[in-house]
Amino acid sequence: MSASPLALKVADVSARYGRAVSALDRAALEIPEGAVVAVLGNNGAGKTTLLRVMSGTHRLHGGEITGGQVFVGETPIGGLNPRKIVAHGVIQVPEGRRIFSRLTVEENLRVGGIRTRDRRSAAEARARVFDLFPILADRRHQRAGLMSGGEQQMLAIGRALMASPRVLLLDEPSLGLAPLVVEQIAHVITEINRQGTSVLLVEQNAEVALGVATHAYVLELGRVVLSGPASELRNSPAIRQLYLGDGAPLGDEVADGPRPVLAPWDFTAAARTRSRKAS
Ligand SMILES: Nc1ncnc2c1ncn2[C@@H]1O[C@H](COP(=O)(O)OP(=O)(O)OP(=O)(O)O)[C@@H](O)[C@H]1O
Repeated sequence: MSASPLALKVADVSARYGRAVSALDRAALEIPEGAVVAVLGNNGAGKTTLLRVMSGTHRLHGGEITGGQVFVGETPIGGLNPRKIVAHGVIQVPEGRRIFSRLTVEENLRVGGIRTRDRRSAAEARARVFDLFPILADRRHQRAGLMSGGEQQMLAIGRALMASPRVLLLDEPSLGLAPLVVEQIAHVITEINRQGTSVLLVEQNAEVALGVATHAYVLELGRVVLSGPASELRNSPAIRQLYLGDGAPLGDEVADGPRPVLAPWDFTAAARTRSRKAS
């Protein structure tokens, strides 16, 4: 067992849709407490499925976990229904920012905090959201569907934060947004993390993901083919090649099995270094 505290761990999870489609093949990933972990990969690599098995929503899409386990802290949550997983503090911002377009900004946030029984905690969570996204405070009475794509993404993240998550799962938050808005979202993810929430970020935009993340994983055909500190991956020729579009898939470079191009990162040692720096 790892000595560094983990917010969430995916331990050799395999998943499929129906009988024919294998989406994850013994995928393994760790989110240390307080980290921002990015998952990169091309279309169909299994990124969304990985998020779904963490949030328990895979079944809603016809998916099934066929092996392995997901842990929040030490607690196994693989296969629990999404409501129970939310109760463990794992909250997903779904792809495509599914906000309630007919409701106002304020009403959307209220829905996000619906499980927060204590009114003071709900008020604190709302103040935190308005602090992170002042535009949501300005537009609190506006119908959400009338806002821009970037504002809707902010609302989707804000709504998830209303549940005071231990782990926030973000699926392609930069998708379809203008560069300036992407920059704002990236800044906010860093700030959310600085305030104590662990984050898992699925992104096709490697530049954004590796700029925000502390650690990163690369998925290919449902397998982790590369992992390490984001700063190292950013400088890796393999990553540069892959995401500049002219390289061979990493799986071709890796003879058989998910052998990382970089040495696997020692999260435990890194956590020790961090806590030494902090003290
Ligand atoms: N609901 C579904 N039913 C059947 N097959 C699915 C379903 N969702 C995903 N798949 C398949 O599972 C595999 C992994 O898909 P997944 O969406 O997890 O990848 P991804 O990396 O998120 O890709 P993208 O960036 O295109 O969303 C693909 O082969 C995909 O076609």
